[in-house]
Amino acid sequence: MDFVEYPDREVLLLDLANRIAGELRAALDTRERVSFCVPGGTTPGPVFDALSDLSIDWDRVDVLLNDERWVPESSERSNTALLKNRLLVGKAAAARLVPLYRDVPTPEEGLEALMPAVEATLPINVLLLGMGTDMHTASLFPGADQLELALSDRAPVLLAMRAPGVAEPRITLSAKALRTALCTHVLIVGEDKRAALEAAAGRDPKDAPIAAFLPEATVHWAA
Ligand SMILES: O=C(O)[C@H](O)[C@@H](O)[C@H](O)[C@H](O)COP(=O)(O)O
Repeated sequence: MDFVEYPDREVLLLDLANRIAGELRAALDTRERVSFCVPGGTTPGPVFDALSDLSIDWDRVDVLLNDERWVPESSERSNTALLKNRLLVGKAAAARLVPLYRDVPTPEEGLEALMPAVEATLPINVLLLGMGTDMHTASLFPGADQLELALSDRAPVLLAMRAPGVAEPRITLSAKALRTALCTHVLIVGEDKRAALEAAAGRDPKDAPIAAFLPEATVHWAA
């Protein structure tokens, strides 16, 4: 694991946005389309704002979420709405969004229709992950109903996921799909997340799911 500590969040977001832009541009030099897989939640918005202003051949970039809460875009908890409002604007409006949500009652009913387009984005060129203080990433929560399958070699690309204390059903890329990434970054801020990250390193991913990604990841942190 590579751990990068920044003097403040502003420096972090600008530096990380530039680094990701460099990786996307380098990938675009050698292939027609590239994929960029991103977290939802509250932390990545400022990185999305910075990235959306950078010059990249966005019309050749497929953007997809790590995971989605099974709520319509009108919900303030929709990660898709976050992407549309914060990343897929400005220069990045030209990127193609690969959806992780359909207007059907459950993720199980939406999975199959969503799967082929997600599969077509693999291997992921650039992966950005978030993390909760419970050490979950994407919707790979400790104690989640399908965590074992999602962490296994026989995992499908997408799974429905339910976990104790998690408000709504989720859909998530499996660890196997996420681990196809050629570049992996983890974005965390605050002392509590740093402590959780340090506690997760080297642990069994069943207890600390972020641990499945740390050996190949660069972690970006500011207080
Ligand atoms: O839909 C989600 O919730 C995310 O994709 C999730 O994995 C997120 O990255 C972490 O929960 C951290 O969330 P915060 O940035 O809000 O702390």
